Amino acid sequence: MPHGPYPPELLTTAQMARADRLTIESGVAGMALMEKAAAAIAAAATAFLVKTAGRRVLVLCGPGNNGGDGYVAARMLRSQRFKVRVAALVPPESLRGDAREAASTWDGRVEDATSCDFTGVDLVIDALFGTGLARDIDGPAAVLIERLNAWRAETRQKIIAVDIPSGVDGTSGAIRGVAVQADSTVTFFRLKCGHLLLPGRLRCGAISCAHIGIRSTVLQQIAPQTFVNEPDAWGAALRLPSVEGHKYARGHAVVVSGGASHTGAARLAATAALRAGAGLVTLATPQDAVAVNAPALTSVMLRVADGPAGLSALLEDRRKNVVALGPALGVGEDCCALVEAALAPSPEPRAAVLDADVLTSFALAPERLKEAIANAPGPVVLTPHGGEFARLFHGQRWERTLSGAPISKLERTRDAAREVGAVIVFKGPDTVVAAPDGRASILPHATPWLATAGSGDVLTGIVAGLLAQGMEPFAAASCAVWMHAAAAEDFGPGLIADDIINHLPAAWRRLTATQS
Ligand SMILES: NC(=O)C1=CN([C@@H]2O[C@H](COP(=O)(O)OP(=O)(O)OC[C@H]3O[C@@H](n4cnc5c(N)ncnc54)[C@H](OP(=O)(O)O)[C@@H]3O)[C@@H](O)[C@H]2O)[C@@H](O)CC1
Ligand SMILES: Nc1ncnc2c1ncn2[C@@H]1O[C@H](COP(=O)(O)OP(=O)(O)O)[C@@H](O)[C@H]1O
Ligand SMILES: [K+]
Repeated sequence: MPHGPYPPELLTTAQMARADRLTIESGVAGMALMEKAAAAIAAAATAFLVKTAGRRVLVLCGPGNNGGDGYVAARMLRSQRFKVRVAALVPPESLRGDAREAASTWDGRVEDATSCDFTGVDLVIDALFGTGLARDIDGPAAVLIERLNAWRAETRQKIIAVDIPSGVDGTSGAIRGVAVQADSTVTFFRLKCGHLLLPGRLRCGAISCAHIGIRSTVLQQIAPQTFVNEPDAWGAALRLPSVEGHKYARGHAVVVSGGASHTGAARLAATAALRAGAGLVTLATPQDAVAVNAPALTSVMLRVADGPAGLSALLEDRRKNVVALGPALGVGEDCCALVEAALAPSPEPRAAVLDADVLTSFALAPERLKEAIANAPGPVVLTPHGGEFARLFHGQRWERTLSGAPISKLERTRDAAREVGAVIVFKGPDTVVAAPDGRASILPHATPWLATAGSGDVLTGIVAGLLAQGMEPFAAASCAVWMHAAAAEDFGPGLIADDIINHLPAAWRRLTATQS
């Protein structure tokens, strides 16, 4: 199983502060952590300066421990004979704790950051605010960050952020007033959720994660529930065909087609379900669409199923263990009735994937959907994009908590999953998957070429195909999102939805390459 570029767990800023605290309580000096953090920053800066033959570094230091990292990194870089200037938001004498001690190791001049000059600087190290950012940045600090960003845009010089670009909220990825636009970010121990959620991710540049002496055993106490969506997070749940297996052992997915003039979306989903590994896939078609669907299918089977009664009859075959519906099904009561037939209690377990028009159809009756899910004979996965999510969970209007902290896409997805009792895939450039039990994953990277008609229908099919093989639903949904992105990456620019399906084997190859 390939390992992702980052450690699997994602932390909130509060969880990271706890990891620091637990480590310090266990006898590791805070200064020792800071020295290692600063060494990682200095190494990143040195690599950049050596590559570009740059010499002049400006370190911007804030009022907390993020600033402390900056002072120590400045000392380390100067000892390597780079020309280092330090400019601070507050005088070093006003610092407290480790930050004060760190500043005392810098015996050079400290300029006032609010009036510092960027002329001739080759590299800026942003050590203004890290995980202790507690409110929106305003006043002179905001003006400084705006000046810094303007300098970068004008000169194309680079900025390395210490831990997180100043102004990005580490928990939510929101921008608190203003934020530094970094070219690279060196974070410590584990990434924070805000490194991967938009807009924060776009401010980070290339992200790297340094070990600074915090042992991963602290995670046993912190028990993080959010993960980078990479195979490390769900690989163990993957089902691969077995030597003595047969197609029925790999599950039978049913995908419901729209009417005669709306059939393509369901066919995309059905074919994707097969490529994702379902042993059999049946497209359930209304009678009026048979003539359109039949000539367009080969390995996908076709059965007539008109309306809720037709679908119920088709699903009586207990081997059909997944049903997917929504793509181009049409919005309205007929769609709701089909969903209720698909989720009707059954003696055998059967999973469901609900997407697109299904989500819009229930927007005025979310309680009705919730009830159908509660009675369903198996796990349910919903795959809304931003518009569908907003329509279905319109009760969730709040963007900030009462204390002013931003509520992230991650928390909104998690709340919605709990509320509706289903796994939710909230799609977009930073797709979040959340389960009703609180587990969540965030996709670290996906090509924007995925924003193309039918791409979501393919994702629905991949989820169905993985569920058909018996994969645990949170793992199946996360894995589907990863495979979808991996296939798109393999194809590259110019992608259309059909290409994602054709490149799923490349995603499988990546998953199975290192398996013995
Ligand atoms: N030993 C450790 O723990 C280790 C920590 N490490 C490093 O420490 C960083 C976390 O340090 P931190 O907790 O001191 O927070 P930090 O981000 O420096 O900011 C807090 C300061 O900013 C202020 N402030 C906040 N918001 C503001 C605003 N909007 N506008 C203006 N001011 C604002 C806030 O003021 P206050 O809210 O108290 O008034 C306080 O003075 C972490 O990112 C990592 O780099 C590593 O070295 C590893 C070991
Ligand atoms: N800018 C983007 N970067 C990466 N992935 C994206 C971006 N925009 C959309 N996607 C992905 O593309 C797919 C689009 O799904 P959806 O909006 O349902 O499209 P459609 O309805 O046309 O099938 C989702 O998987 C989503 O996560
Ligand atoms: K910073």
